Amino acid sequence: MDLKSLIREVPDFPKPGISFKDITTLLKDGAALRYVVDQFDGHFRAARPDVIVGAESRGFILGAPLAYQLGVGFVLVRKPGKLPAAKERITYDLEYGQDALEIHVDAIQPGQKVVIVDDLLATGGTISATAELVKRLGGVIVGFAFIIELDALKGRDRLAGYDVLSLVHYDDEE
Ligand SMILES: O=P(O)(O)OC[C@H]1O[C@H](OP(=O)(O)OP(=O)(O)O)[C@H](O)[C@@H]1O
Ligand SMILES: Nc1ncnc2[nH]cnc12
Repeated sequence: MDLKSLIREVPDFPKPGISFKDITTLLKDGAALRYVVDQFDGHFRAARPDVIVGAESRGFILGAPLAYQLGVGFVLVRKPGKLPAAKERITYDLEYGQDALEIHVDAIQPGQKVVIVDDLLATGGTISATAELVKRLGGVIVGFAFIIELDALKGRDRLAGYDVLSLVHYDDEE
């Protein structure tokens, strides 16, 4: 399936120089949404993950149906102040700004195998922060799944040694 043709590119959003990859145009296409989740499933099912972790907010949209399809649980990594119970926090850099992420301390049991899902890999700041939270809880990361990878930003270098699945690549980004 030609996923790239379903992703809308919005120039200069959210600030000048950023070419925003808008997946809402893909998500509203039922066959494409199913294809993405099936690709993630096909790639990671054999690793028998115990839990899927998704990063707020677009990681939730893809991680939850993957977890459902695999018959495992879903864990939310959220932006600050959203999770109600005892949590672990990390601060990280974005392509356009800085943010923090949190996870409930009881969300993952030590030794559980984890696949981490997000819509897009850019600098890798979000996903490596998510990975650090998972590791702090004792989770064992078996891989990462994205729809989109912005190759020029080299986020993959921050995930060296891991199984990283990206379905669509862009190589012309600043
Ligand atoms: O690899 P990075 O440079 O960290 O960038 C990738 C992250 O940026 C976007 O999320 P955003 O922070 O815009 O949040 P949202 O999903 O809530 O819109 C995207 O969904 C990834 O999570
Ligand atoms: N260029 C981009 N498009 C969409 N989401 C992003 N997150 C970080 N960079 C992005």
